[in-house]
Amino acid sequence: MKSSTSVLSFPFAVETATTSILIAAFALLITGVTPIAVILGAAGATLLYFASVVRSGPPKVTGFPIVGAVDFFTRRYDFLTENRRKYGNIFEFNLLQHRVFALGGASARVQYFSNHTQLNFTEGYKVLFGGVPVVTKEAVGTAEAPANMPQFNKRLLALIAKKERLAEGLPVMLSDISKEMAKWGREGVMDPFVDVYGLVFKLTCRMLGCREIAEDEGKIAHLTKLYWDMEAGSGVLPVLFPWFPSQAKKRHEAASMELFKLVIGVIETRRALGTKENDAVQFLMDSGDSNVDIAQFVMGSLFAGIINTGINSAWLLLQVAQKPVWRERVLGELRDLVIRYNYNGDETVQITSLNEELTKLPLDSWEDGLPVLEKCLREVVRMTLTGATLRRVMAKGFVVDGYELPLGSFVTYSPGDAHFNPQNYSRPFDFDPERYDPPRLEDKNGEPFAFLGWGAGRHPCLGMRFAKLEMKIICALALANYEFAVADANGKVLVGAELPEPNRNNIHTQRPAKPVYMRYNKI
Ligand code: HEM
Repeated sequence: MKSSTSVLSFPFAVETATTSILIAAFALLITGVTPIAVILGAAGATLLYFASVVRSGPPKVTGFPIVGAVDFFTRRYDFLTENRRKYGNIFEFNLLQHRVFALGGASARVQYFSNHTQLNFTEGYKVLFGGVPVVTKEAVGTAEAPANMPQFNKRLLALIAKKERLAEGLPVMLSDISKEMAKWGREGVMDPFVDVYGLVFKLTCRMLGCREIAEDEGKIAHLTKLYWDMEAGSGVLPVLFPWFPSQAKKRHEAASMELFKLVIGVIETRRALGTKENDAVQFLMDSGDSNVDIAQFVMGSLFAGIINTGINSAWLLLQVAQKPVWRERVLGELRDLVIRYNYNGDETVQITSLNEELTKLPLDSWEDGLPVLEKCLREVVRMTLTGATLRRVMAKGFVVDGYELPLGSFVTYSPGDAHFNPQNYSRPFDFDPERYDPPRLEDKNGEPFAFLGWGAGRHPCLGMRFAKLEMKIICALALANYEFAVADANGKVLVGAELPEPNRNNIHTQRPAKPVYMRYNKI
């Protein structure tokens, strides 16, 4: 085993000893058998021994002095793929004092996602992610500890992963989206990466926040602005220099604090007036959580829930709405579903408002009755989830490719390594939902863990059920109401225009590399 902590491993030891003997023999040859030869031989062996101890470790990418490989923040996808191509399944880089190991390949991937004894999920993201809401104890003026991770996950599961809760929330989610889309009017131009995000904010706030914000346009707009201010704090400066009072850090902290106060305000008012609502905040209040814990939960879940769902919902609509084949298939599937569930399969029924009919469908039909939309969704997630997942080595013994990774170091694996590998997915950069159909089954027939869209191993996405429902509702209601065409900013339709590639280097949101607009007309 080789070791990045400079421990001489068995094969190396043998190799070193053999070379040392050779050097000693050579010295004997040129000097004759004298005490000098013995000293020279021993010195050669010692030198070689230490040289090999120090040199072991995977290839290392040198970055800037002191700060290290800032490319990990500024051009993450390119940085990881270029160096993976150059160095193979493992390479090392530095971010300030932190050692980071980037992994690639099937076997390292399996180890990474299956290892829970040495690798820690929370620690990885805590230090190298940034952007998560920050509320300091001093600012809050309380000694209460923020909600810990297992508690956060437990609450999240209770709120958005259980069938009863989602079924209860479904009518209001459908009604929210119908109302929001009605505001789009009969025709117009939209930027899906703004307008569709708006819908996701609304749904997330509805299911993981509180009624008072979800139903107040001004408050939702305010929350959206605060959210993007918080997100701006996940750049290279705030993550690498958390103590440095950069503009991004100040914006991040001010936004976190304001958001915190917004939620605390709602809770305090409810407690003072004794009013009750049927929403996430009420659920947490009734569960006995403190005001601080509730506010932390809401902020954390907004952060976990919005970025990915927003970006994937926008891409899903773009991909499906402007490709006639997929648009027709999805619309056909939606009509069939309505006839099956709302009219007992009576094919003679004339549907006058698909939007109206969709709002009556039960949860089961959304979850199990839309295989075409489901595979489009899976394809979009595969294509957008290409950034980096993170872990931290918290115990000895994590060995990859023959190297034991040092305690406290970070490990990163980019799902793009599996998602864009042509051994798993043919023409991996094409939008091709049929790749998931038999006999191709490309997500199952290739390497292990070839699809990582919802995570793998012990840390699967806890919001998957809710996120899929949101994406399907948004796409279905949009298609039921409008026809779309790719356009320029003025609404001029760009006939035959290809969709731009996503900017894969953005750490969180894979928006298109150049702006893309959609012209829409009411059906
Ligand atoms: C399209 C939308 C989404 C995608 C593609 C997505 C993807 C993922 C992935 C790949 C992971 C695993 C990360 C890793 O292994 O390092 C993950 C974890 C997680 N996701 Fe999602 N996610 C989405 C939406 C959501 C939503 C809506 C929520 C909740 C509001 C959520 C909450 C979480 C949480 C809490 C974890 C960490 C689980 C743990 O601690 O073990 N996600 N997600």
